[in-house]
Amino acid sequence: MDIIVLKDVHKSFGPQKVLRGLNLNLHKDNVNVIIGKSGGGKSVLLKHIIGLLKPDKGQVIIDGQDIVPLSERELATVRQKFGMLFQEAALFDSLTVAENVAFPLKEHTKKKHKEIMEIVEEKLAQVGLKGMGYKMPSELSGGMRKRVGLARALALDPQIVLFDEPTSGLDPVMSAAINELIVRTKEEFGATCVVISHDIPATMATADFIFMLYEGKIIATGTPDEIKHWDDPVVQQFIHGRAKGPIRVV
Ligand SMILES: Nc1ncnc2c1ncn2[C@@H]1O[C@H](COP(=O)(O)OP(=O)(O)OP(=O)(O)O)[C@@H](O)[C@H]1O
Repeated sequence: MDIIVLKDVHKSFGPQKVLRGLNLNLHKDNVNVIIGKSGGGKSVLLKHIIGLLKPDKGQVIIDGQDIVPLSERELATVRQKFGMLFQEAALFDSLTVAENVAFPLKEHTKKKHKEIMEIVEEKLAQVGLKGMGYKMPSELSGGMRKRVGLARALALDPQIVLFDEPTSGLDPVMSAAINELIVRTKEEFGATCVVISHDIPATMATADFIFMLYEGKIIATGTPDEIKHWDDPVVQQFIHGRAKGPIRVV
């Protein structure tokens, strides 16, 4: 079943047409990776999926429900299906690691402090940060901060976890660890993962399905193997990182 479906989505900012009749079907319980050039509209697409932006035209169907007509209050309920790991982990620097992970539980549940702290410990252990709850974010490495971000994203046991460029700025070993975490998020937590990535080797290693965004549309959809052999010079140029080809470098 497709948990996220976008139908003929159009979005412009002034004269700039960012999404131009985009169709996308993301598969439940899989790692779905969206690739595409910088400034191509991947973040804009992600914002449509969580209802932070509304399309000029088209449907955004989450778990069977078109979220485009929903009010802010109704959207807040839909957003509880999502966990989100932002690019820079977006931790609250004045709160401890444990308080960061506890934050969504305090905001969105009526659970007691003791129960919240048990969940926090469990989530931290699951991302390899057992006993680190007392630390401040500034005391952590970039990879550890991402893992705290992931523990926070998983705190409410979301059905869907969104990862916005999860390995940007990390060394290769830390990137590999984060990629493993994405696969574990699917396998152990049973979540559907939606990943935005520039990292082609990581995408090939972790994705069940890859979607390539180009000029406001999804121009290729397939397994890593299918995308590797996709018969389109745009896709081939992108996945091989060639400077020359049909993709214009602006
Ligand atoms: N709120 C907004 N108002 C005006 N223009 C916007 C807005 N949000 C995004 N854009 C424009 O839409 C285009 C696509 O931006 P977006 O951030 O989605 O690209 P991206 O594919 O995520 O890029 P990157 O990989 O570099 O993060 C950009 O030209 C950006 O300037």
